[in-house]
Amino acid sequence: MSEVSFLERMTRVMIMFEVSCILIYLVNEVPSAEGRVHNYTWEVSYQYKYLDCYKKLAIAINGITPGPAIYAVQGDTIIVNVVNNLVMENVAIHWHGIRQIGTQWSDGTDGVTQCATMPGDTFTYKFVVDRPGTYMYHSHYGMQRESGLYGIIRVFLPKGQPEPFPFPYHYDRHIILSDWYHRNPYERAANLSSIPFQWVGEPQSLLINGRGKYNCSLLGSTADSEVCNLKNPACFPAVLTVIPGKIYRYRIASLTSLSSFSFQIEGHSMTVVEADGTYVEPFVTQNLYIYSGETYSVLVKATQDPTRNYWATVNVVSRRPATPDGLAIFNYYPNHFHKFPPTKPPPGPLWNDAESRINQSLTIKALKGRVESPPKTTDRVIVLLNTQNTIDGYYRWSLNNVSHSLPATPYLIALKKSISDVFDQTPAPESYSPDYDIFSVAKNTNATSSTSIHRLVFNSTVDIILQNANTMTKNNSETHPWHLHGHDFWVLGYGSGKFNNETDVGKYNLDNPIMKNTVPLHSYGWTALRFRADNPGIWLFHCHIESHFFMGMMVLFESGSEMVSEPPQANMGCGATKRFIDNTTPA
Ligand SMILES: O=C1O[C@H]([C@@H](O)CO)C(O)=C1O
Repeated sequence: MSEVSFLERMTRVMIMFEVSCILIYLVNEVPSAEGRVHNYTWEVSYQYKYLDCYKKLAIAINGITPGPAIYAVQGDTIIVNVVNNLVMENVAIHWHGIRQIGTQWSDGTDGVTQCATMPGDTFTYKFVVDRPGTYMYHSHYGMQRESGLYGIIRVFLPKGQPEPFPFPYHYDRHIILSDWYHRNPYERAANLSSIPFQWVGEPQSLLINGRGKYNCSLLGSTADSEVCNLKNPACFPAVLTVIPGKIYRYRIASLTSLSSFSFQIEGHSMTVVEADGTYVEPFVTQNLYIYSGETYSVLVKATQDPTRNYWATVNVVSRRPATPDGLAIFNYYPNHFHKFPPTKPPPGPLWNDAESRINQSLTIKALKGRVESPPKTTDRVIVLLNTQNTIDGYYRWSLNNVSHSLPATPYLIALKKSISDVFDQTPAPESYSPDYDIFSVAKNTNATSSTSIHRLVFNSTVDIILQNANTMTKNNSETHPWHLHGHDFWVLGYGSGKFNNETDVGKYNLDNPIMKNTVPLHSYGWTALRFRADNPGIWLFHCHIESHFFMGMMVLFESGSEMVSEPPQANMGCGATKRFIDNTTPA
């Protein structure tokens, strides 16, 4: 077969694919006065996948990992019927970045807003995508996200409304970044919660749009080619095809379990225009630092030498890498998309170049005139010291020496049904001892475990100071991406060392801070946030590194939960909620 006829065939396949996508899109949509209603049924099951050439059970939605992208217009309603076909495991899906105003029961957080859905059951999520931008969804049950249960949500502006970008773009595409482990999550969770503690380690592969390449020879010469085979087309690198001269918007989402990344496209600069659904004062960069739980949109001009292809790469930053860089092919049409670029993939920045990462964090500002400014003062300041410690010999992460765990009865149901004995009613601590030395190896022998929460006055303004510190390892302080459910916050500032109330508050950016839902806390540093507690309910605020969340790195903010509607029966069935299930009527 000649290359031309192969290309023609592929073009036809791509056109057929696009036509069938449009048909699926139309079949799933019902127009309504408020916007379209998108109604999906997602069968969630385990399937063998070869995402990085290595055969591994992954969670698929309707057969695919990562799951299907959700495309919607601002104001549309999304309905997802999640059918749990995992056979032996519950499931819950969180719609990350969607504030769930009025639909708090659809936040999808096991232990907070719902009892996770049991095998064989179906749970229906329903919410409105009220703002344009780039969001994501992923499992919020145990350490299930890392099995591949995730995808992207793309919300477009209504027709005729242009994006306030420095220049228009021709095509809108997305890139899902993730990391991939070969051990299953049961083993990894057991290792984290055992004595002796066994850390999950660095991932085996980095994935771009669900594709990576594991070096199968590491398995030894006798390894079965059915288990790992580099020739398997399922693990051919992801291809980003561009037409010479055109401008592309790439919506980039990081769904890693652990890794912080630098993303770049060889020879092409990127203009950053959106972060977590908020418009950014545009800036140009060669590489984008992106932390787990963050999304960005960048504009890329396909104006380099069109006779060749280029590399798009991700490499691990902020932890000493032990994983090869992730590679995709940035393919200039009509070059063959399987043609490797003639160059070596660019190495990316040094993993420990902290200064360059902090500088990029500081560069991300809100687009003037398009983003609400923060209140100039706050009603309350909560300082959260992030430390690693042991409790009864178990490794944990704590905030102000309290490591949090989720109760068997989801908080929101407990609050609505006034069941006070299922979680700790003592308020969670809001500060730490001023003598604490953030640079010395953490001892924290007085740490405790708790299910306590922070109760906030509804509509009040709250500042959070995230304070980093040394772990239990000498000269080590880790980066933590913190994610808030149900709200966006203004990022007022970042700094190194210990936050100083006297000198640092005066340096806050109250003029054009970016609004985000996920933000990095850099090593040995602090990050200051402000948000308005204006969304009734109880909301998680946690480290988006899945193992750290599992090890207690979370707090909960409650405000106005009395305004939330009564719990639907579908959200109940676990812990003390069982007594409220009405067996006489179908759920
Ligand atoms: O929580 C963690 O534990 C390990 C290490 O600190 C102890 O093994 C690590 O790298 C983490 O991020």
